[in-house]
Amino acid sequence: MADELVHYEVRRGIATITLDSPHNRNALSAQLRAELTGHLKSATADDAVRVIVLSHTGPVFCSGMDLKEAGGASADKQGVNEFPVILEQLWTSPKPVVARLAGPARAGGVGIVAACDIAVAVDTATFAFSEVRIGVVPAVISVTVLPRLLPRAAHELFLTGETFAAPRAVAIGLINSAVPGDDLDTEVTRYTDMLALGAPNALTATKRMLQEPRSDNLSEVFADMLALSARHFGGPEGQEGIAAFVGKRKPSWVPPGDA
Ligand SMILES: CC(C)(COP(=O)([O-])OP(=O)([O-])OC[C@H]1O[C@@H](n2cnc3c(N)ncnc32)[C@H](O)[C@@H]1OP(=O)([O-])[O-])[C@@H](O)C(=O)NCCC(=O)NCCSC(=O)C[C@@](C)(O)CC(=O)[O-]
Repeated sequence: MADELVHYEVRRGIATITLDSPHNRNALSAQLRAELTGHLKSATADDAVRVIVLSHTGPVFCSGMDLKEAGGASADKQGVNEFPVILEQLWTSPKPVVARLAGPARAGGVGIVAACDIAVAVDTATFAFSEVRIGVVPAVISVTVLPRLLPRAAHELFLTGETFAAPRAVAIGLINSAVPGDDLDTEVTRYTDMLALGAPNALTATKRMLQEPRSDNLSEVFADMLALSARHFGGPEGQEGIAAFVGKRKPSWVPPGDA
């Protein structure tokens, strides 16, 4: 059996999924995609997991689609066909996902970063939507990237394929913070600690609320949001959170799905 290309570990409510294919800069080969999908499923299904961290070994977070596998393959055999599954798993994961980048990301790898809720990178990391430079299109990743970037930035970066540095990635909202390498893990922990304080069902509902397209009818939007808010105020999680606040104690969250 081939060596594992993705590792999975759960500690204190945090599932860490680590891409470990440094020889090709964590390219999205068929094997890596299949393992990543499996681990994302496990993390989603495990009630003990509160937060997911997507990390990597080697100098690069992810170099996008595996170009050695893609070369010579016919259009219908391209791995890009399965790639939306991974982006959707990340984007719709009921648990918050934090990307930890100790190095650059390219193309599909940047799409993965954009699909995560929070992304923390070393300040030397670089990014590029390099697809057009190799004659392909950032089509699938546009689904997760576009909501994160202003249209001007997306036009510029998709069309030029230019490499941009971590501070610009922060400025356009692609990543949340860029820190010196020595501070990377502390910064990731700062986020995971904060995310673990939130009530599981409230976090899931908040993710959906942020991602679902809104109607143009403001009254309808308010009615939907009022119903969502009422369900959570009146549900066991909301009631526990309120009782804990009033009682000056820490809340004890019910298992996900019971709110
Ligand atoms: C990432 C850096 C900057 C690191 O730059 P570096 O650290 O200097 O590494 P390197 O360029 O020396 O590469 C090291 C090894 O990794 C391999 N490698 C590297 N990347 C890949 C790859 N993607 N697929 C397969 N192999 C790859 C590369 O071929 C080489 O293998 P070796 O020569 O030692 O045998 C550089 O390697 C690079 O620019 N890689 C190519 C990035 C790229 O153009 N990706 C496009 C992927 S297309 C895509 O993702 C399409 C998609 C999904 O967005 C479409 C859609 O959204 O619809």
